[in-house]
Amino acid sequence: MTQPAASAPFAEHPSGRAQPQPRSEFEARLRQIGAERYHDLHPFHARLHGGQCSPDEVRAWVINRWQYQSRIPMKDAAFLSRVEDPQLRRIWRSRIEDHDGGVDEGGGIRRWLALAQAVGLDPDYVASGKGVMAATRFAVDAYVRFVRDMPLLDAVAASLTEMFAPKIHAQRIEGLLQHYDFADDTSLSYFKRRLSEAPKDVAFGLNYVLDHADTLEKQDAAAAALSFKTDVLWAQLDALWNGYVEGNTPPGAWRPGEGMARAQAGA
Ligand SMILES: O=C(O)c1cc(C(=O)O)c2c(n1)C(=O)C(=O)c1cc(C(=O)O)[nH]c1-2
Repeated sequence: MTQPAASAPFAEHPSGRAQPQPRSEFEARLRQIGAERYHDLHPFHARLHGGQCSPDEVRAWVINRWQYQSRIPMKDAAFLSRVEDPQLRRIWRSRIEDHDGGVDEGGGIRRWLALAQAVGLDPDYVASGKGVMAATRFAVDAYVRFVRDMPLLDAVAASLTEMFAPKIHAQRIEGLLQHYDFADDTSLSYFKRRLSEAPKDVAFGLNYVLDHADTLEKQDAAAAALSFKTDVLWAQLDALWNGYVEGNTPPGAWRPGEGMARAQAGA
């Protein structure tokens, strides 16, 4: 007599329909995606955190990552625009508040621009998005569109790369402080703040996904969404490496010397 297979993803139910993975196994599957695919494994991060980046490579990273920072609250607004449940909206909107903040104190966006200033860039230039590489824009836009168009469960699952972010933020704070003169409490305030902001988002997002992915199909889709998001992050660093470490700077992208704060430009 054939017994149902023990391995959960393919376990057969008497109904003949494949059963979802148990909660803990599904969570382990999501975490494994991070272990294998998160951008902490990208060589650009080793270079940045290890102090091998030139000042212009750091600037290129700050300029291009601005695209991600600036689009995060927009993708969260796209998410909110699709949510009918006031309680879910109430919880999710804190993500926008974290990044935008109030008029006086600002939020993550303003803290990112403080980093831009610290590395010698004109914050207005960075905020204009002018020097961002096309590949970076394409990757980030793909994320915003994904969240706008795909099922809410997949959109939440895509945000779960944040489960892996605190580790890289802590590594970054330590590495930058050790290796670069511009690094101090003000310039790194973005990352310091994320250490306390992200855990609430992660706890909520993970529980939401574990609760709502109640079929194997939904679990597969959520895992695929998380993989897609790791691709979004990885592709940005590939573009950065090619453009500024290899020196194949694409047309229209920032060139060293452009967009500098006036004092540093020697004007
Ligand atoms: O520095 C990083 O490596 C990193 C990664 C990620 C991520 O994993 O998507 C986020 C952040 N930082 C971050 O600061 C942040 O606010 C954030 C929001 C989100 C999201 O998908 O909603 N990811 C991330």
